[in-house]
Amino acid sequence: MAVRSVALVAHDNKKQELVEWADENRARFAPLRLYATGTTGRLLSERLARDDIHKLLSGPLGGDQQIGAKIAEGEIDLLVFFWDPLEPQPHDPDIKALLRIAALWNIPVACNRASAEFILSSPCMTDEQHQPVKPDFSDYTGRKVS
Ligand SMILES: O=C(CO)COP(=O)(O)O
Repeated sequence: MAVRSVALVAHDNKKQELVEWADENRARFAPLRLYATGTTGRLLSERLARDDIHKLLSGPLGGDQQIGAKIAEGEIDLLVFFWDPLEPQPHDPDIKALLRIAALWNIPVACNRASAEFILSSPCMTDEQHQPVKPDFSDYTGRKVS
């Protein structure tokens, strides 16, 4: 399965870096369906001149949770989230929840430019044969509860 859809998210101090990196990789992004939290999405739309980016709510207003829901529903194949390690965020529980759900559903996550470059240049990005393991939660969902 090649990567078809990517979620792009950045905290304020990291937005410029994300937008510059996305611009440098414009050609790679061209065939991909893009999702983003509100403000990140607005900046990306302007820089990449793309009006087809699925812009969700701003992160602190629920956007991180919306991205998380789309990951759980299998709509997003890759998360690029440049989160800020130096500034506390008011919606820290939502950020944790987004990173948790990405780990749970076994999708690749890039937390900074270096990891984003590794992932975006991976042959797995376009390899139709590559099949990430889809977790099986049947033991959990079928567990006995009294
Ligand atoms: O806060 C964010 C991620 O946690 C990003 O939200 P914005 O893109 O709306 O700034």
